[in-house]
Amino acid sequence: MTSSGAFFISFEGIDGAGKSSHIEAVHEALQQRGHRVLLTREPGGTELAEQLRALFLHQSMDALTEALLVFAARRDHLCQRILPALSRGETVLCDRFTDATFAYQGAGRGFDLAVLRQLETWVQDGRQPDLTLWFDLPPDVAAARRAAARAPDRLEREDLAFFERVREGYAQRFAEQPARFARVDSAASMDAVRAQVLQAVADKVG
Ligand SMILES: Nc1ncnc2c1ncn2[C@@H]1O[C@H](COP(=O)(O)OP(=O)(O)O)[C@@H](O)[C@H]1O
Ligand SMILES: Cc1cn([C@H]2C[C@H](O)[C@@H](COP(=O)(O)OP(=O)(O)O)O2)c(=O)[nH]c1=O
Repeated sequence: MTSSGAFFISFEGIDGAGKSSHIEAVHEALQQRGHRVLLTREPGGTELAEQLRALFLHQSMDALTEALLVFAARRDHLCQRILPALSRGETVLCDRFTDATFAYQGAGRGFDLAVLRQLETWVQDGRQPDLTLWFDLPPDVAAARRAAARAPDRLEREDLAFFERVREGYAQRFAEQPARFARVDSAASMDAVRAQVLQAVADKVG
């Protein structure tokens, strides 16, 4: 938490885990409790970072290029939007942050975690979310939900083995920094997931 009482909350999980379905409920709950809220996403959140997102989602590239692009987008997003919002006392809800890079580029692509840690240090200068909601569910369930909902983008066309590794990457980050994370059993019903999410936010934000 910042000195002004604002919170930085990230939403994570494999594609189709249910982040987008629940971020709005958190937004509304916090607004009802009087918080001013910035709702944003990664890669993205600024004009430059949204342009990098479009390249990232639609062009083929190697894992180092992926990592450099998402960290470049993150740097702009942090400097231009997230840190200023937190210093104004706003609570920031961010659909994905650096755990996604460790899960997708690190565990999914097999890219060097030591390099990612170095980039994380340079780009974030120690800044981490106060709370990370990890929407966890088996990749086959997520794939079925995605298939029913939308056409896949470049990452979503990866196979189940890729998403198993990504899920394992999230589990690894959870094990390393348990105090920051709340694991949500995303295989449950919509209502049950929403209840878990709102409880985890209330536990942290009060
Ligand atoms: N708990 C749930 N039970 C059943 N379907 C769900 C649940 N959560 C999300 N879905 C559905 O799964 C699909 C993917 O959810 P979404 O929120 O877009 O995931 P993400 O943003 O994590 O990729 C959507 O069609 C959504 O309605
Ligand atoms: C932030 C981030 C996202 N990603 C990937 C995960 C997703 O497949 C994709 C975009 O995330 P997301 O916004 O969740 O996609 P959607 O709009 O389809 O719900 O980018 C990375 O590979 N590394 C990262 O660091």
